[in-house]
This record gives sequence, C-alpha cells and structure tokens, in this order.
Amino acid sequence: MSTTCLSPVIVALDFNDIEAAKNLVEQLEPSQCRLKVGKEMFTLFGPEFVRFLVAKGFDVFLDLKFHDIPATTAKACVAAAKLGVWMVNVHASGGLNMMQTAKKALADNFENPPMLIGVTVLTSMDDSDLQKLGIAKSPAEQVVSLATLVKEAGLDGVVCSAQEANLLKQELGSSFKLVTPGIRPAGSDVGDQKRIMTPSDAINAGSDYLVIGRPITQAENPMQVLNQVNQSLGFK
Ligand SMILES: O=C(O)c1cc(=O)[nH]c(=O)n1[C@@H]1O[C@H](COP(=O)(O)O)[C@@H](O)[C@H]1O
Repeated sequence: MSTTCLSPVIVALDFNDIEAAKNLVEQLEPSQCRLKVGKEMFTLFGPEFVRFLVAKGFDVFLDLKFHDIPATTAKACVAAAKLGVWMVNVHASGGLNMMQTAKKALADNFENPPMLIGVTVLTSMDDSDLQKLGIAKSPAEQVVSLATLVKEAGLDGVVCSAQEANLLKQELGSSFKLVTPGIRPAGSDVGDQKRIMTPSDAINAGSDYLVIGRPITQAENPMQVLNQVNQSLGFK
C-alpha cells in the first residue's frame, strides 16, 4: 500500500462524470493528496474506478460508511480491503460488536489491512439535528462518546469535525487518528456542512487528515486551490 503522500489532504472525488474525475486525477501526483471515493462514485462506477486509482499509486479512502449487522459489515470491509485501499470506514453507531467484528475480520484476512475508521456525528449535523434524533447531547459530547467506543473496539481512529479535534486528542491520545471533513478554506461556500473549519485551523486543532471535496472539485482551477491549501499547511 502506498504511503508516499506528504500532505494531510484527502480530496473527495464526488463526481457523477467519470471523465471529469479522471481529468482531475491525471493532474495529480500521489505525493500531493490522497483520494476519497464515496457512495456516489462507487455506486455509479464500482470497484473498477477504485482499482484505477490504486493502480496509479494513490492512497484511497473508500468511504462507504458501512452500518449493518456485524457479519455483513465485516464481510463488506474485507471486500473493500481486497481492492487495495488505504482506509475504510463504518458508522460507530453500528455498535461495539459490529466494529470489533470488522476489525478482527481485517486482521484475520490481511497482513497489512487498511486503516479502519469509525464515523461519529456527521459534519452536516448540529445540536438541533441531534435533538430531532432524540439525542440530548451536544455534537461534541456525542462525538466523544462514540469515539471512545471506536477506540475500545480497537479501530484506528474516527471521522469527526475539526471542531472536536482538540478535545479528542486530549481524551483519546495523539495516535488515535482524526479524519475531518467539513473543511472550508476562507471564503469558500459552506454548502450543507455545519461544523466547519479552515485547513490550517483544523491542523492546529489536531486533525490528522483533512477531507476536502467541493472547494477543490468545483473550483474553476482545482489544482490551484489544492496547491494553495498544501502551501498554507507547509506542504508544496
Ligand atoms: O465520511 C466522510 O468522509 C464524511 C463524514 C462526515 O461527517 N461529513 C462529510 O462531509 N463526509 C464526506 O466528506 C466529503 C466532504 O465534501 P465537501 O463538503 O464537498 O468538502 C463528502 O464526500 C462527504 O461524504
């Protein structure tokens, strides 16, 4: 598995046009960013697109957010790992047994399994969204609860917002990885995200990886935005 990337940026390839995605990928080097394939591109273009990115040497985060009974989730994680991806994720709210079973299946089947990460509270949600689900905690409190369970299950880290990064590093230690979407360079459209932060603030707060989609992919000049973000973080 490639580990040549110098930047913490993971570009979210949320395209419905495979040629548009490939056009951006052709301009990128695996040292400049990692790539994320999510539900839209995987549903449209399947494992072949993932294999294409892996064959080009990119670290690929396959973001399918599995959430099912333990056996089904574990088998889905093993199937994802067979594609040679660098990271896969499950919803932490699937529970301790689901996460432990997935982790064990990866360890039993692969000498070098991909990182397994638990999704906590989506970055598109705030207090009022949690209340409507009957959750009386703040997003930060709920993230800490779920992340504690993810750590207990032996996973490598969580998806959370950068707003919780500082707290999580204090509570769960520096080696527990924090993957943070909801990243918005100053002046870019917020869209449907609610718990947001700029790239440099996120890194200063303790984020290990920054997931950035539309601010790069929808920009007039995506490479310019990526280069600016990397430069602002001290990566060329
Ligand atoms: O798991 C994720 O990657 C994820 C979790 C989360 O809480 N919030 C979130 O936005 N994401 C993903 O991160 C990407 C963010 O994209 P932009 O909002 O366009 O930067 C999307 O592909 C989302 O599916």
